[in-house]
Amino acid sequence: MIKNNAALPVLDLSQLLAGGEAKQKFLKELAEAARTIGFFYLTGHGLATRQQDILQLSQQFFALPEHEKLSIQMRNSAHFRGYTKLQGELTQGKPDLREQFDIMREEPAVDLACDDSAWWKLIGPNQWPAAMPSMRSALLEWQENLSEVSVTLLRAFADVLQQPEDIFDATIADAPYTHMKLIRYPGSGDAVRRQGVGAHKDPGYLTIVAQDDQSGLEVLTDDKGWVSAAPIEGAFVVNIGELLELASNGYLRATYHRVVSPQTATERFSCAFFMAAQLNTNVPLLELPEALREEALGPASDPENPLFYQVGDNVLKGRLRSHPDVAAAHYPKFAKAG
Ligand SMILES: O=C(O)CCC(=O)C(=O)O
Ligand SMILES: [Fe+2]
Repeated sequence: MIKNNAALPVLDLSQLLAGGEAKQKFLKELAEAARTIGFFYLTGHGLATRQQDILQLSQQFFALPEHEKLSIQMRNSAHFRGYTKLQGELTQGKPDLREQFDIMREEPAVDLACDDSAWWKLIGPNQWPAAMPSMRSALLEWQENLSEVSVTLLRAFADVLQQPEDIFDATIADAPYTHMKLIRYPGSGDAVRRQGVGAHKDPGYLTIVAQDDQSGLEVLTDDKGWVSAAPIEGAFVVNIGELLELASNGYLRATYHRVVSPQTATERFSCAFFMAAQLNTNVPLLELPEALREEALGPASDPENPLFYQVGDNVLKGRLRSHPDVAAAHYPKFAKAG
């Protein structure tokens, strides 16, 4: 049974696009959601049918024989693309009970000089399953669809912060960094509440999650502890990442969340899309009006720490931590140091 969860607000994107009073209402709700919980449902995006198709495609992918999936395992890829088997990824040092398939922007690998930063190696081609020839175009199109929604939201966040709407545009002008995961969470088969994915904040600008009709995603609130982001049919779940929290000096909040495995033989499918600034940029710390500064609930940013804003270094750091097998195979220098 699909039910609403009053703990998280529901925003209608078509109101933003309509302009006028409807847009102002949307921006007010967005400001409140982003400042307090950092999470909201998004309806009115016009992608509900495509979302169903993508989740079905995902079910087909995970139903492939193990050897097909392992033939495109992430360990083959210096660019962190491909399949990761159950418990292959770590969150806070502990294995997550989920299997997943990661893609990023489809690009040729970069020829690196020895003094280039290691994060350039993140750029490269995806791996695709030979058994599902339609998957490439479907997922790349979905990535494009969600990039457009994200850019629209990013401009709305600029509005909320009382900045020019294009304030973030320079940080995504070459193309934003995008990363997408198809995910399957199997039932844990016992009464223990297993770590589907451990508590974490997302590192980028923002995340859009498409989920099937199984609950499991939970959000840590100030007043009610962990609350369920139970599925609402057709709606995305959107959350703010650390880059936006940082740029807004804590006005927009990056919130801890986790996924608890289904307890029985049920499985849960989701697709998470992460957008960050392009890798070769620094994210600015914005000067907010006094009234907004006073209302901020998130942590204040440390302007003395410019390294923290360097997008490529931070993305690579996160990926190396989550995928030690890729680190060992392709980044020996970092694997040893870590
Ligand atoms: O599967 C989900 O619902 C969310 C996954 C998530 O939070 C993540 O991969 O960062
Ligand atoms: Fe997340």
